[in-house]
Amino acid sequence: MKIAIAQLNPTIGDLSGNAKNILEAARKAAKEGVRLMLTPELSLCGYPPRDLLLSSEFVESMSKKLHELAQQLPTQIAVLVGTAEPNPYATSKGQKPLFNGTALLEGGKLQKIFYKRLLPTYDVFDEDRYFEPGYQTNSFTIKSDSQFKIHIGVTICEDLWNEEEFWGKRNYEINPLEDLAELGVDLIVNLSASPYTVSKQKLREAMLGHSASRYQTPIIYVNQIGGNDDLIFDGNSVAFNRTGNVVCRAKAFASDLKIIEFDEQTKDLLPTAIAPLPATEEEEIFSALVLGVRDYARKCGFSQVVLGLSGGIDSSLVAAIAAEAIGAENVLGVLMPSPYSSEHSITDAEALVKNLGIKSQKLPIGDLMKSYDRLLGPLFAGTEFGIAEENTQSRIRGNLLMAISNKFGHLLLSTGNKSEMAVGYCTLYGDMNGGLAVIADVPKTRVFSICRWLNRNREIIPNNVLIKPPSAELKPGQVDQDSLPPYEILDDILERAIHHHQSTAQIVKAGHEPAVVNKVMKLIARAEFKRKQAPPGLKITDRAFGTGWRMPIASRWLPPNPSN
Ligand SMILES: Nc1ncnc2c1ncn2[C@@H]1O[C@H](COP(=O)(O)OP(=O)(O)OC[C@H]2O[C@@H]([n+]3cccc(C(=O)O)c3)[C@H](O)[C@@H]2O)[C@@H](O)[C@H]1O
Ligand SMILES: Nc1ncnc2c1ncn2[C@@H]1O[C@H](COP(=O)(O)OP(=O)(O)OP(=O)(O)O)[C@@H](O)[C@H]1O
Ligand SMILES: NC(=O)CC[C@H](N)C(=O)O
Repeated sequence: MKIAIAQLNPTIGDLSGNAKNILEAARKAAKEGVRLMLTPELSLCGYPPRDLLLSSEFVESMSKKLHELAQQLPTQIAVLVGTAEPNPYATSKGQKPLFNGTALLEGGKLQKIFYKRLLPTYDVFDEDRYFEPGYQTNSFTIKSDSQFKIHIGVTICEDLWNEEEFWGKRNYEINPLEDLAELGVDLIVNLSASPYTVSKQKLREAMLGHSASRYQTPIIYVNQIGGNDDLIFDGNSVAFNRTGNVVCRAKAFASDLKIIEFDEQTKDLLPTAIAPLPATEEEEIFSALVLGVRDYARKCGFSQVVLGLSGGIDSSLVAAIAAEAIGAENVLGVLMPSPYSSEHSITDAEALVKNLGIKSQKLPIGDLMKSYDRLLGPLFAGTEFGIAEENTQSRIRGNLLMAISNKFGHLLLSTGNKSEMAVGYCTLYGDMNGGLAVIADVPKTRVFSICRWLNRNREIIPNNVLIKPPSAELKPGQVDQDSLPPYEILDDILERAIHHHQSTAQIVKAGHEPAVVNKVMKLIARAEFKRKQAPPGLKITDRAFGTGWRMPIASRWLPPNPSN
């Protein structure tokens, strides 16, 4: 029996567009003799629909669209479609209003609906807010063309993430996999919407391969692809035979339709095309960010972007990502030298523009700075030149970029990296201006390694950009390391504090200077007000400053000073 993996890229809330994509994939698959097609979690509305789920109109429209789709599908194919379904006991039993469901559509009708049992409510996930957990083991039987019956277990994303033997602990009381194994299903399918983080596919494959072999049951895992706000879904849908080996993998970071054969004799999946995984983490992150920018722009209706080009490494990388995402001809880089700008800030930016083939404009800001000084002079009389004057440059640039965005409808990309966002080394309403923060979850040391990877065959990021010391150039001779520890040290402290939740004492024990650790911890805490006002940033790590980061702003808590 042929089974299709439809690795789709839904747009949140575009019920008609998403249904059309499911229908097109089903028609293609049916022509290839496919009997069952699988789509990602909540494929009809896109994942995550967030508070759209609180709108009864939205949920009703989804249900209407589901029935419409059932009638349009080719009759010879059964399709599993992800949809939210009202919970009839929401009022009488005080339960959550919806189920996170998977509908089996066949023969023009909704035949059966299955409910997600394990609801992730951590990091970026908030499923307890909307959904009641399903309480039944989910399975159905399908007949192949040769009248052979196959018993299929249905799981939805998190349902497969509670394998105690793999994790060494149980995250939830129940394990839908164990229940399906007890039922003796022939095949387990998993409809997923699993956001990308660096190297997550290796973890998924280790976990799913372990489960397939442990239960001696083949597993087909179908993931969503595409960027939805801050989240990037990498696809990488994958199938395992009953010994736990990968027998099919769909593309990373692109839509795909894969067909895999379930052998009725051996009751196992037969090997088919296995798309390769990206060769390095740098390639993987670059591809993820390209998809994130492309889809954010497309899904929000932008065809062109603008950004400030300083000749520094952050804006250079963002320009390279944007050129790959939406085409060099759609990227406008603006050079805005001030009297403090170095000669190389202009020549390096010009070299980048040439290497990428993007458009550029030069808008020197010296006169505007003088106007600000003249106007503010009497008010600031008797004060020292300081942060206010430095930041004025950044804000003039931010203003000019937003004027261009307003005039031409370009999306402004902001260029701050994760190290800067962590410690607040960025200016509100200045370089933080923008609609999308492309590398806000990429630490500075990783910015360097991605740029080196980009240059593996030819120079894309001008070599001088890679070797000069990072500088905000807001006052003469300024370099980042005047204010911050070296980036290797800063990033290691940040990784320990943010990703591994290490205490200051643990970070010091790992070999860092107590005074440096203390300073970084303070800076992280104090910069919360800035991060709250930052544009959405594309998530690539397991702890980004986005929807999964929920820190108070007006807080007095600071980790204990390790020097005391
Ligand atoms: N808790 C709070 N809640 C809400 N707002 C709060 C606040 N605390 C301060 N503020 C506000 O924030 C202001 C301070 O923040 P902000 O104005 O951003 O300025 P600030 O953080 O003082 O300065 C920006 C820093 O970023 C550095 N930098 C690095 C790289 C690039 C760039 C660049 O711009 O290109 C800048 C620059 O060298 C400087 O050290 C205060 O004056 C106050 O208005
Ligand atoms: N002279 C300039 N012309 C245009 N844009 C600028 C200029 N200086 C700063 N910017 C904008 O402000 C952002 C922040 O500057 P910052 O110096 O932190 O970053 P960078 O120059 O890209 O990288 P690095 O920090 O490694 O020098 C830049 O990425 C750029 O978008
Ligand atoms: N949508 C989900 O249930 C996702 C949760 C899952 N653990 C993941 O990140 O892949």
